[in-house]
Amino acid sequence: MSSSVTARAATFAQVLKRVFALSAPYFRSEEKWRARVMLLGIVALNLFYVYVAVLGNEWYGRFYDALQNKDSVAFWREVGVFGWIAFFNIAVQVLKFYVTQLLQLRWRAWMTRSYLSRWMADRTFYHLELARYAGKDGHTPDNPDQRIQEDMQIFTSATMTLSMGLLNAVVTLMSFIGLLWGLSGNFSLTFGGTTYQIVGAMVWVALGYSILGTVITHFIGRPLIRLNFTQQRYEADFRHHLVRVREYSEAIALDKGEKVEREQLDLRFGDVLRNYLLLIKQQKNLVTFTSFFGQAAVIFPFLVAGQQYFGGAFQLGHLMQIGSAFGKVQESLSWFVDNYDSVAVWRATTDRLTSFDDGMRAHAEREDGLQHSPSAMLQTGDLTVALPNGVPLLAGAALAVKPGDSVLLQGPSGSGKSTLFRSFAGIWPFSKGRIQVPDNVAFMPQRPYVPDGKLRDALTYPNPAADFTDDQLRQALTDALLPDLAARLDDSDAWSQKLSGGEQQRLAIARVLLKKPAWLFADEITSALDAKAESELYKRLSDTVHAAGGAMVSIAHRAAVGDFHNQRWTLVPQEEGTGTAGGARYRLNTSTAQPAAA
Ligand SMILES: Nc1ncnc2c1ncn2[C@@H]1O[C@H](COP(=O)(O)OP(=O)(O)OP(=O)(O)O)[C@@H](O)[C@H]1O
Repeated sequence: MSSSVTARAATFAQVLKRVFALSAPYFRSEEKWRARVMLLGIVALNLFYVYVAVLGNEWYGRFYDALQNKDSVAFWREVGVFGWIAFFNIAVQVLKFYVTQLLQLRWRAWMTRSYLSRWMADRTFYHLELARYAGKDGHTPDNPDQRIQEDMQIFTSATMTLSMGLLNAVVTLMSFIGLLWGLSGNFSLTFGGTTYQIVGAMVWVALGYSILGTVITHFIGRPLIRLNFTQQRYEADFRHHLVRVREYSEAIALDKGEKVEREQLDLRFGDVLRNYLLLIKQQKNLVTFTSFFGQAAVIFPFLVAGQQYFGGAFQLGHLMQIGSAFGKVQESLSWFVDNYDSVAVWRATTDRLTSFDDGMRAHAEREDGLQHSPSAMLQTGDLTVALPNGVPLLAGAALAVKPGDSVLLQGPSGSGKSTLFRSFAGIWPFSKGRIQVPDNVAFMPQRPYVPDGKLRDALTYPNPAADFTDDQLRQALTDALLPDLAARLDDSDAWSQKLSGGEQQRLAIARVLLKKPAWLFADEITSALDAKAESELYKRLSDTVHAAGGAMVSIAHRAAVGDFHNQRWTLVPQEEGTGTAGGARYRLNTSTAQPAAA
């Protein structure tokens, strides 16, 4: 065996291994019995379907013999038999279709839920994106949305269709090859003046015909696998950009960014079209060959067996039976030829799901450099805050915040203030060291997430609205200086689009006033508010956390916010080579002095 054939076989074995790894969990899941019974049922129906086809072939022989012998009694008897065969054929097809679809649906549902759970667990959805943009390519799948929504549908349906198709082909082959062998008898072929007696000649002819077809198909169709893979990625990129335009519609409209966005969209759509054209061209070649192959297969057995018939070796019924059995054997042997295109899509989808699976597994098995544990106060030990590329922003920090404290964190833009908060929250995978954080804590990001839907759900997010009374909800909105919204708790809207930046910040503050956490980490939460509203709201937040026995750490550039804090942490830039711990870009100064404007 040549090395390239061995390599190809290894790749094919690898694909099967991947398909097994992706499929097996469902058939071992809590739904395993239902899944296995359905699968067995489908296999049984497929086998029965082949059996009906064998009956059909035998019927062919009898029917054409009746026609040739002008035997009307036999003719009508066979018409009756045909009715039964047709009835079973239809019944099995319908049942097969229905049960296969049901299993596919259940499988997809289970797989989607299982992947969703893994993707949403342990902040995988966030870390995979971080790693992707940080260029860590090994395990950073693109467009997880497409993999979950589209690839799983394609994978489950293609796996079912192709595996059952293959099973059918194998069983059909086994059933008809014997039949064809028997029908072939002893063929005598005269070639170059010599007559050869060939046992089972039609079987050998079918085999040769199909092997030749398969080899040529593989040769023509091979580029389809890569083209399909790329196509799926381009389609997802194009869709992703469309979604971003929708999401940032206002900012783009204000920036008059339509032209740039249009160009970007055209660029991505251009990729889609260009690749699709290549795909079509390659498919055209494949269709040309498979059509020729299919057409030739209709006449081919008659060309081979015709001589014997004309020589009076057998009757018309026998010849027709040979034609039909040859068709079946050749069709099963050519399964690969007929399904090459589907196999290419299926393989591309398998590769995409496998890399998604690998990415999530690598994330689950990663070793965290950050030890995060609960405590009555905030404490860090030997904390290094680093960028995704490993460059340390801050190294060796030992920080402490006790109940009753209020700390204002300041520093130049981009110095790592938000990243320090991300580390406190335990979501930043690039930090190292020890962090102890109290339990009852709320982190408020610079841009709050405001889900669309009912206002009461947006207000209590991520808790269910039913956890609070209407009075509590209204009071929180009023305290957060949003009295007008208090009457609109049941209004549904796209709040992230409709509310102003300042209103969204106040809605996030209302959430905190409602839930009353003891510890609060607030990242520029009043940057869009006027000075009066800012000081009023800071006072309320400070009172809330201190009443609950906790503390507050805030990031803010405005000096006035300092009035609500009794300590200051300042990130100070380091000259290169000044010998700061770990070569970090910043050093953290702590003081109890009143803060100044950043
Ligand atoms: N996902 C990321 N991938 C790569 N770099 C990042 C990522 N997130 C943040 N950074 C970089 O980390 C640095 C610190 O960012 P961070 O948001 O913590 O700064 P900041 O001090 O809060 O800034 P600002 O005051 O402007 O909000 C910046 O240089 C930023 O570009």
